[in-house]
Amino acid sequence: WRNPSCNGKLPPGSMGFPFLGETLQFFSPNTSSDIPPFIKQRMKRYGPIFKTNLVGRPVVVSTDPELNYFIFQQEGQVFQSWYPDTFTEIFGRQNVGSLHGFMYKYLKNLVLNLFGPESLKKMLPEVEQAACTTLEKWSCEDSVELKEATARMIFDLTAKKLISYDSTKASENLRENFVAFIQGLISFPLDVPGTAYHKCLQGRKRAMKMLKNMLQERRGMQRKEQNDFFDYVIEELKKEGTVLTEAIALDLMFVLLFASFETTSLALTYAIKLLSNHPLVLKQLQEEHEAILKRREDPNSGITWKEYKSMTFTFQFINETVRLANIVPGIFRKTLRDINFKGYTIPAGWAVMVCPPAVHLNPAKYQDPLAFNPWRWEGVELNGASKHFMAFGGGMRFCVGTDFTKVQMAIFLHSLVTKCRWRPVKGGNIVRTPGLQFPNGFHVQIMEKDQSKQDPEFINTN
Ligand code: HEM
Repeated sequence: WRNPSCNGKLPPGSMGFPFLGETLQFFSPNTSSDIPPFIKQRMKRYGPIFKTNLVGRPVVVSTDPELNYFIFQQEGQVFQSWYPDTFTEIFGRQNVGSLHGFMYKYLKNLVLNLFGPESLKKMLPEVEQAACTTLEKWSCEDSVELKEATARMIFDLTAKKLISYDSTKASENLRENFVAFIQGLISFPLDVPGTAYHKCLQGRKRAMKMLKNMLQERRGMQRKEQNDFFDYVIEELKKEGTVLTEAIALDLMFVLLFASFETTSLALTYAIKLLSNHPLVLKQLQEEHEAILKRREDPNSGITWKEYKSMTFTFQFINETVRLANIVPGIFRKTLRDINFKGYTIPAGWAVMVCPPAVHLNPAKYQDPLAFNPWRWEGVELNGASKHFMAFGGGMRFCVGTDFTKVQMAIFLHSLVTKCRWRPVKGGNIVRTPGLQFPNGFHVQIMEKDQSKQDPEFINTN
């Protein structure tokens, strides 16, 4: 256990206890935004590349920029996407199987079609409408829990876009099944009634059943306009020699709905928390958005693509938010053959974990790394990934939802800072396990600007 076989020199590190490895230390909760203590201590003791054992698997953790780069560039050649076995169970075999090789490319193109610039351009009015309606609704309530409420807004929008699902008209709540699914996602994999893991699998099962029913219903319909994911899938399934199957399409649907609403709602909630504590950032953000409104010839028109593209400070703000949020604390791969790197050998079949928090909080690259400073992105390329920025991954598997997330965040922030004031009511503290969580939510009171002018407790500059 302690000395795994290797045709060379393994990186330094500890394999922990038999079976458990260092899994418990890795998942142990902490409340800071710094590099997770598990990683930080080992970096200090062993250097930037070290070995460990997580969820029953030998893993090499990389906090080394060159090794990270190598891992992202060699995707499919030397490394392959890999997530723990419980994830395979949970996300469906079709998904995991189909995320490699030929099928993978096909699916990626399909998703890029749905969330590429052309689709996003058309989506702007819908996203703005959703943000405005949501804010209006929130301003009638005494307090809104932002994590849950933004998740609802984003889920409804994504589900409408992907499968024309309308939560107000549906008999069963699709989102609730996803919530049960997420709550047990990182839990001990014991599938007996009552456990979080069991609820997670049940949530997935029910959501999949709903999606399957919807797809089947749709197959029997004649639709005038073909504009969502189901329309696309039905067309593809009709083609002769297609590689797509109904099972693959449904698994992919599930992953897209999951990936979109959990990540973006965390990012938005974290963004509003940061904004509440940084009045100068809020001021500049507000100035950028007020200026857009002032320049507009027709005051009744919505945000145009050109206006969206001009939101430079907003994009700096979003990058800085996701740098500090570290929503994805580890990116996993499996080695396909022995790899020699900087004098160490990583044996074939081992897992490697790239650790974005160690990259994003590296004091050699980010001055005062824990400070929230969107201006540090001035003049820096804001799209894509680099050796020092990988909140959305890197290389071939770079997140296909990045632009979709940015559209949703930027448009929501636009409506928030131009139309509303808000004040934190309670919660807002974070825990990392090691994924970001708001254990008590983040409750805020929101008011339309003119209603709250007299109240100095409300945040917003003018
Ligand atoms: C703040 C929001 C988001 C963050 C931080 C995020 C982060 C990431 C990261 C780090 C990866 C790379 C995983 C890897 O290399 O193994 C990834 C991949 C992916 N993301 Fe996102 N994501 C976000 C939003 C979204 C959204 C809105 C969607 C849905 C449209 C989405 C769909 C995907 C998919 C399908 C992949 C797999 C791509 C592939 O394997 O090529 N993500 N994301």
